[in-house]
Amino acid sequence: MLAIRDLSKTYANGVHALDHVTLDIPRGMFGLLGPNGAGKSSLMRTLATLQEADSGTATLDDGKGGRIDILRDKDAVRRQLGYLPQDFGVYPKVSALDLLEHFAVLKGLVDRRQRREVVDGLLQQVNLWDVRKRKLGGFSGGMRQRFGIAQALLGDPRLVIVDEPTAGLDPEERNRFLNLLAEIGENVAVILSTHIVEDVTDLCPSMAIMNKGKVLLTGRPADAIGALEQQVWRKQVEKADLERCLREFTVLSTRLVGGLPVIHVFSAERPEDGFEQVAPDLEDVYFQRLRQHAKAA
Ligand SMILES: Nc1ncnc2c1ncn2[C@@H]1O[C@H](COP(=O)(O)OP(=O)(O)OP(=O)(O)O)[C@@H](O)[C@H]1O
Repeated sequence: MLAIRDLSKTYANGVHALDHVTLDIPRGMFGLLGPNGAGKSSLMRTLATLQEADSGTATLDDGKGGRIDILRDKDAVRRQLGYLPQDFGVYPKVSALDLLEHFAVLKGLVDRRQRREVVDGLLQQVNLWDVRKRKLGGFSGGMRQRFGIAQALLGDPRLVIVDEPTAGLDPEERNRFLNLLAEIGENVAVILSTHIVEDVTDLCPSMAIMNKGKVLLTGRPADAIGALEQQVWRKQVEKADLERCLREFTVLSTRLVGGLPVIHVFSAERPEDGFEQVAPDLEDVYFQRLRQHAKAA
């Protein structure tokens, strides 16, 4: 659906935000995972035609057997695109209904009846119908993000890009939001950029991990997890012993359980007595790739 080849971008301050990024993004939910500063937003903004790349290509299947050049044919991409930026702002004194209507006009829905139908349908889809006449300033974070999705879906996009949408949402709102995304992902390509690993585990049949502008891994989460099988070990350690473990082993993560650190270590063999093998999860994959990249760097 979306083919990205060797996309690079260096900002004026010398930061390589995108370093030969190559990705194939199919229909459905695609998770783009990476820590702060990985380059996720730079990639999202480039695909959303809001900033230029220095080199490389990105093309989108146009649904009619052809491909749209995202970097050159911006108007054509915008007709197929829905975008929810990281810092989506709303006019606080306007109702959800009025602002969505306004966005619909901007999107080119000029026929009044048709526009009303689309807007009403979207407000129902994102579960904001009952509060459509309330001012957006009084909306919770989750409601605001669902409104953000409604505006992204105007014009029936084939590519939907959402940039870190679940940051700051409470667990219930987050679930609700992710379920909504999953429904949308049944018909179109949805790129979900996030630093929350579970967002990807729970939802995305395919994904990529980025760090410092580079793609470290791409594929199916289940395959990436399978590749770590029998190589992740767990141990509860004394606080005083933690430093030694961090020095001697490839520690993927440290978590306090009942006040004591529990570490996950990546190793082909049992690192030492007291370690038990655990089934790897996507968080182990994520940290293993980041550690490996840091080591190589
Ligand atoms: N306009 C800009 N000018 C200079 N440097 C920038 C600019 N935008 C981003 N950067 C830098 O480029 C790198 C990648 O940033 P980007 O926002 O794409 O990462 P990210 O993965 O989305 O991180 P975050 O989760 O913090 O948004 C960072 O080092 C950032 O400081």
